[in-house]
Amino acid sequence: MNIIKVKNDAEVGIEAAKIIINKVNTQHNITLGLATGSTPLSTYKNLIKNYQDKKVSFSDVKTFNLDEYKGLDGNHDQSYRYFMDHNFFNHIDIKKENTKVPSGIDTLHPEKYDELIAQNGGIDLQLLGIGINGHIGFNEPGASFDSLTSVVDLTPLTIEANARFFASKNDVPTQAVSMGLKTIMQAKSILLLAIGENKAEAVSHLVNGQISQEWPCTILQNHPNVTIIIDEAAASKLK
Ligand SMILES: N[C@@H]1[C@@H](O)[C@H](O)[C@@H](COP(=O)(O)O)O[C@@H]1O
Repeated sequence: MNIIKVKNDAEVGIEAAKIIINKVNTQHNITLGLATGSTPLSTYKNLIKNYQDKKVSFSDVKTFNLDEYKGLDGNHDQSYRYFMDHNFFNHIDIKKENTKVPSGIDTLHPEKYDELIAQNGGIDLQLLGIGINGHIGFNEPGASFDSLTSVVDLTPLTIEANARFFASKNDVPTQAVSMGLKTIMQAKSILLLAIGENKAEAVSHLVNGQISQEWPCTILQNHPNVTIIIDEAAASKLK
């Protein structure tokens, strides 16, 4: 695991954008796996700035997002489709039809998302955040390492952590559609970002912990090409 330690959120965004831009500029028709949450916001900001400065184009890039809340359609301002459109896609030259987010409404056959990813040749670079309980995507503690895209239950801790984006805790969906851990592990390379002290415990499990379903992030220790970019606070519990 390649660990890049930087000072703060702003520097995480700069370093992550550099890696993504380098990949997009060297690999034609690249497929990116993308993430939501507050963590990748500084990365998307930097990618938009570099696009505006003509340092990168996304015109032949395809993207697959990790997850979506069950029950929210793309017009809901807390849906991950809305998040991606407003924080990234609407500001770059990507073709909207090349951006995929699992449907939170049509959830009968979530495994079709894996088929779609495979038909596109797989994900070249998967961007990830991390939950305070070590979840990646919405794969909560106990999730099977063999899971593909499916409908998953959110833990009370995750609902609590994400309530800050909703009017009230009761408005947070209790389920989501998420790429599985196996789906994520099939990506050719992985770039995980973590910012802030509340991620320090999860980061220490990710890097030094025993591989176990209790900390879903630990599965990444088995992946041959993982880079993590963390700020000082998120790195504070590393040995
Ligand atoms: N499903 C998302 C994850 O993909 C994200 O990595 C995580 C952390 O979010 P944040 O970056 O806001 O801390 O929580 C959410 O629940």
